[in-house]
Amino acid sequence: MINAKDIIKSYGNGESRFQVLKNISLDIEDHDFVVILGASGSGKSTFLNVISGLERPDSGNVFYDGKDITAFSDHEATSFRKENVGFIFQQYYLLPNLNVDKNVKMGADLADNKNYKTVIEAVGLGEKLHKYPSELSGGEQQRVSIARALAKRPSVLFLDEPTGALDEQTGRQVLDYICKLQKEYDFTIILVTHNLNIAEMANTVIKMNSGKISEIYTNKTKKNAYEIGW
Ligand SMILES: Nc1ncnc2c1ncn2[C@@H]1O[C@H](COP(=O)(O)OP(=O)(O)OP(=O)(O)O)[C@@H](O)[C@H]1O
Repeated sequence: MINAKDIIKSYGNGESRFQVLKNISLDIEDHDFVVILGASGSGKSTFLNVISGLERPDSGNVFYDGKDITAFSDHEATSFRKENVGFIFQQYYLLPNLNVDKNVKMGADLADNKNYKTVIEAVGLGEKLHKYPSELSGGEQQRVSIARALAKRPSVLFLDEPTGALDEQTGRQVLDYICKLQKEYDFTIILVTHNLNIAEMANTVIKMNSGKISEIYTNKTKKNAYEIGW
């Protein structure tokens, strides 16, 4: 379980100091599918970075199963991220000079997972092990980055606008993979987007507005990636 408590985060100094997260508290259950929705600039990415341990809050704490990750040293925070969480961004951040197999192996090596090829199969790229990123479509590249993130078997997968650079058909396919992979590998999903349609796939929807949580609700019925609007 993740508990964020009284999170405050600002950027800038002096007169230009700007409070992006204004005292946010939130609990996230293990294995949940959470979508964080909000307009551009509402603080979604900053909140994701804080609860994933990428950035420190000015004050407040983030607990994973009771362990306060905001109290970690930089070294401890890096190890924590390596061992427990995976990240997917709008950009794929693949290494251009490594093929699919080697890109995913990089993630697998963080957890000493020798069995990482099954994840490549699971994202439908078993036939493309020896292709380089430049030889793949955008959707295929994003699926490689998903396989890389999952190869170390994280308990939480953080996604920041994962379909932002993809067309409709490819975006739906990537979301479909993410849902199927969650069933298979049982991680928690925390996905940030400004796309209201994607929220219909979530179990829990968190709405952010100007650095605060304005609403939290649970979807009674969840749609799949091919049922949502786009
Ligand atoms: N590293 C930073 N330095 C200074 N200001 C920042 C930094 N990161 C974010 N901000 C500011 O904090 C505010 C919230 O940014 P954030 O990226 O969290 O919003 P968002 O809701 O994810 O927006 P978007 O959907 O456009 O990505 C914005 O006004 C942004 O300019």
